Amino acid sequence: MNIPSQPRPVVSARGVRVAFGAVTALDGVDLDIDAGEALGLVGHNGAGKSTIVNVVNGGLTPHRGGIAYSGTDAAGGGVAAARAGGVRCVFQELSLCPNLTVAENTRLMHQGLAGFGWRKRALALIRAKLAEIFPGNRIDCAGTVGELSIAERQMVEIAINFLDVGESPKLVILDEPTSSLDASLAEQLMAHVRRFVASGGSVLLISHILGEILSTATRIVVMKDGKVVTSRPVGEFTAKSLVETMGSVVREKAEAGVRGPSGTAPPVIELPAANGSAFGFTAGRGEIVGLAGLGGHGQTDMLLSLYRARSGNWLPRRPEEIAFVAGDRSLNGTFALWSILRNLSVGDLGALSRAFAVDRGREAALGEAWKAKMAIRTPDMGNPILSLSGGNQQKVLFARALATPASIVLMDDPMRGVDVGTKQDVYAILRAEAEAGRTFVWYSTEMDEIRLCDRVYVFRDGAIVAELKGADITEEGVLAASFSGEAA
Ligand SMILES: Nc1ncnc2c1ncn2[C@@H]1O[C@H](COP(=O)(O)OP(=O)(O)OP(=O)(O)O)[C@@H](O)[C@H]1O
Repeated sequence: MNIPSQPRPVVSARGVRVAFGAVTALDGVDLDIDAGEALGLVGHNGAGKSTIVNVVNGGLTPHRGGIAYSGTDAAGGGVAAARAGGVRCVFQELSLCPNLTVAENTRLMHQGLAGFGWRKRALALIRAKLAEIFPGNRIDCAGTVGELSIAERQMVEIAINFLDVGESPKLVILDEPTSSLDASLAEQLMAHVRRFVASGGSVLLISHILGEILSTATRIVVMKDGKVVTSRPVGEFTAKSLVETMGSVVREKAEAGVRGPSGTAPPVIELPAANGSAFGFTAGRGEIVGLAGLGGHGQTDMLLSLYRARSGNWLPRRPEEIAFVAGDRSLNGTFALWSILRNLSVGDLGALSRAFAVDRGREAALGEAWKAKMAIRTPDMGNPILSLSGGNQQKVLFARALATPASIVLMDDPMRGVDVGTKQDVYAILRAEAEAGRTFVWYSTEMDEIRLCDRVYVFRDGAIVAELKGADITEEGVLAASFSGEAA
C-alpha cells in the first residue's frame, strides 16, 4: 500500500453536528482515522456511534461541520465521495439482497466485476476472500443469500467489503460486526482485522464486546451523548477503566456457579432426549438455563420448538404464559411502523385492556416504568420505534417480554448490541425475576452470559452433547463439548 510522505488521515471529521428533530445525535464531533490504525469506537446505546458512521460513509450530510477523505474535502459528495475515498461500510442491519446469489451480491457492490465471465470471476474472488477471513467456512457462493443463516450473511457482507476489485479498500467500517457470529468466527474476523491493519489498511470497529475492542483496536475513542469524550491508545485502558470512561459503574461480577435451584425445583419444561441427543431437556421453576455451543447448532430451533409446541406434559396452560425475545429484531422482533410504546405493550394487551379497549393511561404508565428500568433513551415513548438506536430497540423487545406475566421466557441471544451498563442492569433484573419464580431459557453467544446461568446445555449439530452445572460452566468446558469428537 502506498503511504504518502506526508500522510493525511484517511478520514477526517471536523465539528460534525447532526440533529433528528429534538434529539442532537452528534454535537461537534472531531474524528481522525489514520492509515494503519484500528480505531475502536465505544459508547452507550444512543451515544451517536452509528450516526458518525453514516456521516463518514457519506450516507448522511452533517448539519454543521465537514468531512475530508485523505485531505480532500467531501463537500456534500455523499456516498460516491466516500467510496472514492476508499471507505467501505459493513452495516449493523445487513444490506444484502436475499433473492440474489452471493456472487451476484458481490457484483452489486463492485461495478468492476463487469463484462464477459464476470460471474466466474466474482465467484472465485468472493470464495477466496471468505476462505482468507473465515477459513473452513462452508458457504455456498453460487446459492442465494436468502438460504444462508444470519451468521453466514454477516460473513459474506464482511468479505465483500474487504474485496479489492481494482480499487483497494482504505478504511473498512465494521459496525457491531460480530453480533451474529459465535466466538470462534468472531476471533477469525478480529485476526483478519489485525492483519489488514498491519498491512497499512484502516478499520473503524464498533462493538459492545469490550474484549474485542481491547484485543484488536490500536486506539479507542469513547463517545457519550453525541460527543467524543476520550481518544487514547488502547494500552492506556483496562476493561474496568473503559467501562468507567463510558459512564457506567463497574459492578462486581456475579459469582459463577449454582445460585438458583439447579434442577431440584419442579420442572416446568421436560423433554425427552431427541435428535440423537445424549440428554433430555428440563428447566425448573426459577431456573436460568443456558443454551451454548457454536452458533447455528440447533439452539434457536430448540427455542422455537419450545415456543411453538402446543401439546405435551410440560406446556403452560395459556399461550401468554410463555414469552419470546427475538435475537434478529428487524426480522422477528419490532413492528417498524409502530411507536416505541406500542411495540412494548403489544406483548400483554389483554392485561392493559378494559371493556375491550386498551387503557391508554395504564399503557403509558407501563411504558414509563420500563423506560426507566431499561434506560431506553428517547424523549417520548410515542416516537416511532425506528427513531431509536439499535441497542435501544433491543431493550424494548426485552421489556416487552418481561412486562408480560409469562412464567417462561425464551431468549434468542437477546443482548446483542446492548451497552455494558444496561447489560449489567438487565442481568440483575433476570436474576431477581428468576428468584421470584420465572424460568428463563437463554441462548447466548457470549461466554460472560453463559456463566451467569444455573445450568447449561451445550449443542452440537442439532443435538445436546453436554450438560454443565455450577462451577463446571467454564469457557473450556463449553469449548471442549462444542468440538468433542471432531478431528483436532
Ligand atoms: N432516524 C432517526 N430519527 C430520530 N432519531 C434518531 C434517528 N437515528 C438516530 N436517532 C437518535 O440519535 C441518537 C444517536 O443514535 P445512534 O444510532 O447513532 O446511537 P449508537 O451510539 O449507534 O447506539 P447503539 O449502541 O444502540 O447502536 C439516538 O438518540 C437516536 O435515538
